Amino acid sequence: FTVRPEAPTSFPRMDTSLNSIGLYYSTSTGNTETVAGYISTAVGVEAEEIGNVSGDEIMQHEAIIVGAPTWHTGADEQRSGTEWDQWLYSTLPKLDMTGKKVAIFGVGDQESYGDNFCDAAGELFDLFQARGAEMKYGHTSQEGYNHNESKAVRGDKFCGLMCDEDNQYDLSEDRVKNWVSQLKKEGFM
Ligand SMILES: Cc1cc2nc3c(=O)[nH]c(=O)nc-3n(C[C@H](O)[C@H](O)[C@H](O)COP(=O)(O)O)c2cc1C
Repeated sequence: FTVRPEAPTSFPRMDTSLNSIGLYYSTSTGNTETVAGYISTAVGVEAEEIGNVSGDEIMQHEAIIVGAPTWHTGADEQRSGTEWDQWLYSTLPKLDMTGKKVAIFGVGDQESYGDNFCDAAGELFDLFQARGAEMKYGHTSQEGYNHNESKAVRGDKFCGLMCDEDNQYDLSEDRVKNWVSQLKKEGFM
């Protein structure tokens, strides 16, 4: 057998395809962070708070997963009530997302806010699309949710993965696993 002269304390990431995926979220009370954590585990990349990253950092990735909660019920703009509100209107307009693959996730409360379930996810979708990103990845069925309306619906589907840590926290991890499998099948990663 061969002996390594010096065992490395940490291994460099060997799979370069993983390095090309970025995972960004924001949170107010931690729920979106929880879901981002499930995605992080399923994909094998670290989740980062959007408030801590520059536009340049994000642009290094070929595929980007972004997620937000909704706090500003019924708002047309700045629906998240988190760092996204700033980032989407000050940083994103300076970035050319042409050719970038972007997948969205949202976290909301379908029972208390059933007319505005995960509205901020729809705002992320529209604004990334407006910058030229490819937004066809990770759309999901509305089945299994109890909302009336959502600005995150495109056609008859959600424009990404929607999770509800207030009412369906026990479904989130499996929803994430299925969604990540879907993203792989769709060629997102
Ligand atoms: C004042 C208030 C307003 C909210 N508005 C909405 C809403 O419009 N749509 C929605 O889906 N959830 C709404 N929610 C629920 C939060 O989005 C939900 O609890 C989410 O998990 C919070 O995520 P966070 O912990 O990452 O901030 C609201 C919650 C509160 C307390």
